[in-house]
Amino acid sequence: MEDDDIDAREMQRRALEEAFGESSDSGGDNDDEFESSSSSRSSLLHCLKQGDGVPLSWEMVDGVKGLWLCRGFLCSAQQSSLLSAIRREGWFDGGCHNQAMRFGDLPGWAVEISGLVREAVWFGDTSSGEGKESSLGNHHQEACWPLPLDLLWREPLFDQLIVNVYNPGEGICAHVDLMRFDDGIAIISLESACVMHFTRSKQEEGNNEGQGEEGSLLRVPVFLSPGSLVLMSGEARYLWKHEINRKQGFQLWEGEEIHQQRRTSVTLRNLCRSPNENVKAD
Ligand SMILES: O=C(O)CCC(=O)C(=O)O
Ligand SMILES: [Fe+2]
Repeated sequence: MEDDDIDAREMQRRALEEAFGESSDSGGDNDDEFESSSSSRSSLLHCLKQGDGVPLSWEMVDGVKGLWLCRGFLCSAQQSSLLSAIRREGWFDGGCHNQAMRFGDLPGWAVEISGLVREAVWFGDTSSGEGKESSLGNHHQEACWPLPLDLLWREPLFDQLIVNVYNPGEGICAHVDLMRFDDGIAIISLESACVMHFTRSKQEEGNNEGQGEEGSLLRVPVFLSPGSLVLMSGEARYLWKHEINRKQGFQLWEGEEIHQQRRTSVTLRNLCRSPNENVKAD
């Protein structure tokens, strides 16, 4: 029990350090707007926490265990700042690419976003999720964290990045992310809103989970507004496919077709460690 208290304090210390930086790294010799100095870090964080005068809140997506949505993850100033940081990378100059991937050391802005994800999970409010109070009780029950704590405190939290740029009509077909990636995947949406659909990937014998009344596959729609963050872990990551179909007629929300514009997404994942990686060589 005492060890748990120490772990919790250590986690909090690391979260605070992550959020506000250590005093020793306040020099800021990088000219990237998204990560340039401790003061711009603070203003981004200030915006994150105070943007709309309310703390970040999480919704547990009904029916898909392990799927969480934080609608107001980035305020509009942060979204613009993130889009500028992506644009400055030059990955999409010339218009012939619509996807960029990075492994290992991520750009500073992606490291900063990872820190914000961690902070949002640690400090965010999970008590407002529809219908969850009765089933899960208080915030500090393990099932109530938007990301299991062992994943939240792995180092690094993420070491793989994909930026996707979708023109109107373009989306991504139903898939489960490759098994080479560990549990705990984050998706940040920018620009156009869209609906992402989740469908159960495998129907286990005798298990009706993920099926509708007539045994048809359940499709769970999730509205991704610009600045929102989705976290997938456990069942949501391994047992459900996700898909964005932006063909005419498929992007319906509350009975209306979403007006499509360009959409950019940032997906953060962690590569599985190979079994020998941590074995010390003699
Ligand atoms: O663009 C998105 O929102 C999702 C991207 C995705 O699922 C992937 O790259 O695996
Ligand atoms: Fe995916």
